[in-house]
Amino acid sequence: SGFVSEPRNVVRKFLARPQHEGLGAIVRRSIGRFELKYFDPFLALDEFSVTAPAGFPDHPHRGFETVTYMLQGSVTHEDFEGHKGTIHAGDLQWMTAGKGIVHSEMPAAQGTQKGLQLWINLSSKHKMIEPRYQEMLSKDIAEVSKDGIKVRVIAGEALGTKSPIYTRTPTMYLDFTLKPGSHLQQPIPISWNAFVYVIEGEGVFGTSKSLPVAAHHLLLLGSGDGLEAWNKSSKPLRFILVGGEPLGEPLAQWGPFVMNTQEEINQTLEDFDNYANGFEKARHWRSEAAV
Ligand SMILES: Nc1ccc(F)c(C(=O)c2c[nH]c3ncc(Cl)cc23)c1F
Ligand SMILES: [Fe+3]
Repeated sequence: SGFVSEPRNVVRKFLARPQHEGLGAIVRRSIGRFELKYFDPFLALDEFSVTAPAGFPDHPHRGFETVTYMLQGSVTHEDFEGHKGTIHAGDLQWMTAGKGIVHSEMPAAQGTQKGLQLWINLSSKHKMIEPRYQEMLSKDIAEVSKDGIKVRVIAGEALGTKSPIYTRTPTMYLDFTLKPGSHLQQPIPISWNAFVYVIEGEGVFGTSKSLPVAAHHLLLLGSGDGLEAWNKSSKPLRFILVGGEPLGEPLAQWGPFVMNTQEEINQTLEDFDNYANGFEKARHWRSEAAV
């Protein structure tokens, strides 16, 4: 894999514990919890688990992007513009909310649906852009294998393969599976903030002498030009490596509204209450899923 001259160390480690979110859904929130409110440009990373009739009924977003990556089962999303779709295991939905989206995200099948949802902040100049979706089926996501390492390139580049996803806030998002005994070196732009979230198995990150890290842990990476990881266990190791260029702007957040100043939040709340300035269609729209 790529060459790393100054591997990033693990500077903080968090276990994401289950909490309630939405209507009866369970999320393991790592970024976005009180000890790690914001990791510029990332607002939240939720590992969600939802079984019908629970879900995430009608709710708004403004000022950032949500990236939903299904791990198991399927979720149907529909928004106030009539945009509707179902994402299945391995599929991706990159939603740029911009000036405003109202949508629902509900289980599309029986049983437990699992996935990851990452919230990426937008710069002040992009917060009020037209909403936009980039959706990819699992079969269309670039997948490359080499020396016991399989990577699905959600955004950015790995093992010489690039994703077609346009990342308005420059972002890399790589889904790695390492066979037992394999060793990864993945370059990361030195100015970017980066983290690892372990999905399955146990991995050694940073230096080969580090202690193994298990599933549901978030690792904040320090400075350097890349990540080194080892699978010293007897089972597959699966994790995501996410990095992004920090925005370096003030943050004013009220739940799903993410702006730069309190005044802009107040204006957003007014827009939402008055169905104005991007929320016009929220006046008469209810999702079919709405009970
Ligand atoms: N504001 C706010 C308040 C409550 C919510 F539940 C939500 C929300 O929809 C989600 C929170 N994490 C999630 N992970 C996965 C999926 Cl599919 C949806 C969500 C939200 F946006
Ligand atoms: Fe949402």
